[in-house]
Amino acid sequence: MLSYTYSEKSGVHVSTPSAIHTMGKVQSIPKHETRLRHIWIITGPAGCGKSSVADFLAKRLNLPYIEGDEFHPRSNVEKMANGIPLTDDDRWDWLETLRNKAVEALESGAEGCVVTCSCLKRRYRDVIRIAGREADDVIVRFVYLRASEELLLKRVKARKNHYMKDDMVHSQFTALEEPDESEMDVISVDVSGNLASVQNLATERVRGCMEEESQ
Ligand SMILES: Nc1ncnc2c1ncn2[C@@H]1O[C@H](COP(=O)(O)OP(=O)(O)O)[C@@H](O)[C@H]1O
Ligand SMILES: O=C(O)[C@H](O)[C@@H](O)[C@H](O)[C@H](O)COP(=O)(O)O
Repeated sequence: MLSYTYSEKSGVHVSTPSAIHTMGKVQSIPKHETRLRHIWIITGPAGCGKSSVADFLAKRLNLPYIEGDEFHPRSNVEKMANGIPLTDDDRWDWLETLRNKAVEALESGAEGCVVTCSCLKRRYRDVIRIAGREADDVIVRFVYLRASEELLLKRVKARKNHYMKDDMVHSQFTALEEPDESEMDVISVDVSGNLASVQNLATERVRGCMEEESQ
């Protein structure tokens, strides 16, 4: 079973497995022998730094990195490239694909993985959360990269070679449902600093969270 406690240090509610499922039976194991496998979902609107942070974090943690943008069907990419925001219906299959990719990474032996996915709405995050039901040692955590619309507009304008142009930023903020404190599995990171400081801050917060869980 998973139990939840609030941590002042990492700012998230942490879950600690007290048991694992083996062949349909629940077997209790000492906490210190548990190795948690994390699915770290790096979220936030276009331009918040998902790819830049995820790439850095995956290297630091030595985990595979799944770039969400690579799994959009061509129809979605064409819409976005033409400045047309995606609808819920455009997104469901994509979200499921990303969840499956993350689970497959763990099934093929990875100790965890890092995934980029804007996950703008709570119900999108809920689709991904289902991966945490795979096994008691699998934990889904969201890293929400928080920034103002104005700042992201500036960053997307300056970004080259991407189908998502600055005309899409406003619609991303219209769709955005910022995670609140009832979403206990979210680490919120302010991304107004320079890239290196944000990459380090996000990694620090993730490591802090892992440390809390191991206690
Ligand atoms: N903290 C930051 N400070 C300055 N520029 C940043 C920062 N984070 C990302 N960028 C730049 O902003 C653009 C968008 O970042 P990116 O990682 O592609 O965001 P996303 O994947 O969320 O759309 C890129 O050109 C990136 O180099
Ligand atoms: O790099 C970016 O600009 C974003 O990652 C971008 O590509 C987008 O956010 C989604 O992949 C589209 O899906 P949503 O409309 O659900 O954000």
